Amino acid sequence: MNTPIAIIGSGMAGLSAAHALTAAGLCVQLFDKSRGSGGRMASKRSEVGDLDLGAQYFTARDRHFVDIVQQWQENGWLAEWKPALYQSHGGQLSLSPDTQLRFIGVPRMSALTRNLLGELPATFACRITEVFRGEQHWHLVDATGQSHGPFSKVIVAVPAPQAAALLSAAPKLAASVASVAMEPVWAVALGFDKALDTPVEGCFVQDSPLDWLARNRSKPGRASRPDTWVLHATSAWSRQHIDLAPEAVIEQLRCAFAELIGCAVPEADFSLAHRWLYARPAHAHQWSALADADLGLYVCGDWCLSGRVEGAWLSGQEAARRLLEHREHNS
Ligand SMILES: Cc1cc2nc3c(=O)[nH]c(=O)nc-3n(C[C@H](O)[C@H](O)[C@H](O)COP(=O)(O)OP(=O)(O)OC[C@H]3O[C@@H](n4cnc5c(N)ncnc54)[C@H](O)[C@@H]3O)c2cc1C
Ligand SMILES: NC(=O)C1=CN([C@@H]2O[C@H](COP(=O)(O)OP(=O)(O)OC[C@H]3O[C@@H](n4cnc5c(N)ncnc54)[C@H](OP(=O)(O)O)[C@@H]3O)[C@@H](O)[C@H]2O)CC=C1
Repeated sequence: MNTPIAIIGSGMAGLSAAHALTAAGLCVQLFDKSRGSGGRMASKRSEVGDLDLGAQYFTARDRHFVDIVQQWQENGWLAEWKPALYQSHGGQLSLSPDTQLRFIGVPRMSALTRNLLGELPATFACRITEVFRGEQHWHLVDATGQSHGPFSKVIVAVPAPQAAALLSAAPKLAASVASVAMEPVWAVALGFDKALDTPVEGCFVQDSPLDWLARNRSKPGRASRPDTWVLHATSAWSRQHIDLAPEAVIEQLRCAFAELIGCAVPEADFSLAHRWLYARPAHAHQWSALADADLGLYVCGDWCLSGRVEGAWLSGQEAARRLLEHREHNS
């Protein structure tokens, strides 16, 4: 049997690499520190239903990604989201329809990554803290001190600041990855028993602590009651308020929401806040994926490209492609 390939991170990039490698007949073993797959495409189960706190939707521009998105849609894992889209500039709210196709996982964003995970071998609640190479093979050590292996190669598919810490076996690679800054985002969910009196279902926001807001019930498959909303703060605001207590974040973003939405906003009947420390890369890169192929160490993630779901998928594909190419040349 093949010695398996370890993939650290079961977000879109890690799952994309896993699919490409298993399609080529190789064995993989995924590891994730969370209790499930999906990473920043996670959805939170709550008393008011599932809430997509990270990625809100995604677009497909690359033709390979367009093809796979079509397959996912045919599998019933995705739906198109067609919100009544608005924009807010300087406090002025205006309708802002466009022709862009936007996709979401159904019945929640994380359903897509759960479907992609399928039966792939995965170890959850397992934070990898060390990646080292023995004489022939790779081994991983987790936060409890347990070791995992042997593995023929390792793919690190986690946000850049977390990846850098796992790359001490390849100092040049570690230095490139450590140069990538990622920005935080505070996300807040609000629920109202009595629906808000507004036609807004999604809004791109400028000149506010907020960057984006979405109304859950406008998304296919989501509960229609209570009326729940997800608000994202800008990265600048989130950085400035990184250590603010969640209750204070909720209140400040609720006020910003009330100022721009153009209808009465009562106290929320439900609220929660989630802090994404590594939400998006500060700058776009055109790296696709990084590697020390002779060592057998590969790195991928959205931050290698556009900082979007599509970029994460493309980056995972590229890490797998480079691994397979190197393997072929050396066989
Ligand atoms: C608030 C927010 C809004 C967004 N909105 C959009 C949007 O509307 N559209 C869009 O296209 N994109 C959006 N994005 C970006 C999108 O979510 C990401 O581009 C994409 O999900 C990244 O996938 P990834 O696999 O590269 O990383 P991740 O999803 O971060 O996956 C990395 C995985 O690695 C795990 N991990 C990390 N360290 C370790 C370790 N040491 N050991 C084991 N496991 C580890 C994590 O638990 C995680 O599951 C948004 C992101 C955020 C945070
Ligand atoms: N918060 C994060 O951490 C985070 C957010 N990300 C956001 O993800 C989406 C995805 O980008 P993508 O390019 O796939 O989608 P869009 O084409 O829908 O949006 C791109 C930006 O273009 C502006 N835009 C698009 N449509 C409209 C519209 N109808 N009216 C007004 N403006 C529109 C908008 O930019 P501004 O907010 O105006 O600057 C869109 O953002 C995207 O929203 C990212 O911000 C990705 C990663 C992390």
